[in-house]
Amino acid sequence: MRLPGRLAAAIAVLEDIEARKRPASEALKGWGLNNRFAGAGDRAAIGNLVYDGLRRRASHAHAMGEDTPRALVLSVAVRDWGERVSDLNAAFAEDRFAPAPITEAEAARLEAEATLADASDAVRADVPGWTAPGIAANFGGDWVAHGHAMTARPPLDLRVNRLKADRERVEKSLKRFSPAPTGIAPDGLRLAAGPRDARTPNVTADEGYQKGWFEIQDEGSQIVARLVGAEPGEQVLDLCAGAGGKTLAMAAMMQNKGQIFAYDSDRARLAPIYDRLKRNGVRNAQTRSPEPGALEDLAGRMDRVVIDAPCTGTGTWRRRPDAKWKLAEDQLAQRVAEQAAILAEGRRFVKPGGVLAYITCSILAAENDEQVAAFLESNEEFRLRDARAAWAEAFGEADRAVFTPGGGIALSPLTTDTDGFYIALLERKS
Ligand SMILES: C[S@@+](CC[C@H](N)C(=O)[O-])C[C@H]1O[C@@H](n2cnc3c(N)ncnc32)[C@H](O)[C@@H]1O
Repeated sequence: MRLPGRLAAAIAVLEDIEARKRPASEALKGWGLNNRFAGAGDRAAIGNLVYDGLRRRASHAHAMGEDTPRALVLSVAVRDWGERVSDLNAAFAEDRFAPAPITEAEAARLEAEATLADASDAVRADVPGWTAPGIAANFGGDWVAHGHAMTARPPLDLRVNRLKADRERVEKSLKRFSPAPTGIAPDGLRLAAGPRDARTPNVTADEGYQKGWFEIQDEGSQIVARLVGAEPGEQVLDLCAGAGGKTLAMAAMMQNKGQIFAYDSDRARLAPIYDRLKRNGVRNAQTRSPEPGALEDLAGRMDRVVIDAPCTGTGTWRRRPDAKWKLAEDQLAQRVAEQAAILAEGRRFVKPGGVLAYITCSILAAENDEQVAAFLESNEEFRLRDARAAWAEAFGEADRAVFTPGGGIALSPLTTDTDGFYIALLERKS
């Protein structure tokens, strides 16, 4: 397929996402199944057009004066991919799979210097209007820049598994992808996102992955796992362990000493953890399935309880930009209620002097500082641990994170060059 056909396909996929309210990944998969002539390169290019468009949907729509799949894809081709309107129209004329020719009105919009001077803050940040106050409360004055940074293509980050390998060995194994050390997390390696139709490398096919030398994990997730501060020999409960991303990272930091109890209320989400623990060579983690009383023996005994809470996922909008425009206020309210309930459940496992680490991949204050403030208000036996001190202890003085007014740490593509994350450390006094 040539570019015109790929643009037409991206428009069709965006129309499908809208019409059937499907996730982008599903619509792209569906398109691939119905168009088996398309190769892997075509599918990657179409995916990139769709995701690039969704990442900056509001600002593209503002520049084009309309929020349609066609306007979005043409705007991406010209503004983000550097195509010229005259070249596109010439190519369209020679390709029977091309979209309809670019009209004069469209050309005028595409060639005008894009200006967001008259746009709202939410459009400049490329976020849904209703989320703006929550993002502003999370990041403070330069929240628009944080939102905007969330529109870039994300890199692929890996965590070197110290239980089995070192950075050098993994770098060598993945040399063909040119990995570079991440900026903050000491065990991170990064494969930068490519431009235009670049494909994401399939690192899971690498021998090193099969042998457990590394895991795929965003640097932000690695950073918060390290900020939990789990040390060799400690007793740790990972109460929302899911597929085990934090459990695996903490097991390596604990050098396989002590004990991690990995629990999740959803059996299916926990299922991949068994293979991952094995592949990673983890010997200090045991899973607890969601049975009544499954955690009773742990009450009041844990040095650390990690709550990597279910959340809106707003911090991962770079990776799932379709979710950005689908998120609704009632979903946020539901997540906030779930988080409060899990915090109330998790506190009883912390021993006096122990720490409850509350983590989200959200950039909304309601799920972060506000949630923590509500918890502290009704749980006087807990107090905040100094976030700056925790950061300095984990990563030295280079303080690139945002320290939130409520005592937490917020990560963002703008400051830490990671997905958006939040962590607050709550210490049990007595
Ligand atoms: C953000 S995900 C966890 C990701 C995981 N920690 C990782 O690093 O890969 C949140 C998890 O919380 C789980 N969850 C939701 N409600 C829960 C509850 N009441 N108790 C325990 N786990 C819960 C969900 O099933 C989901 O797997």
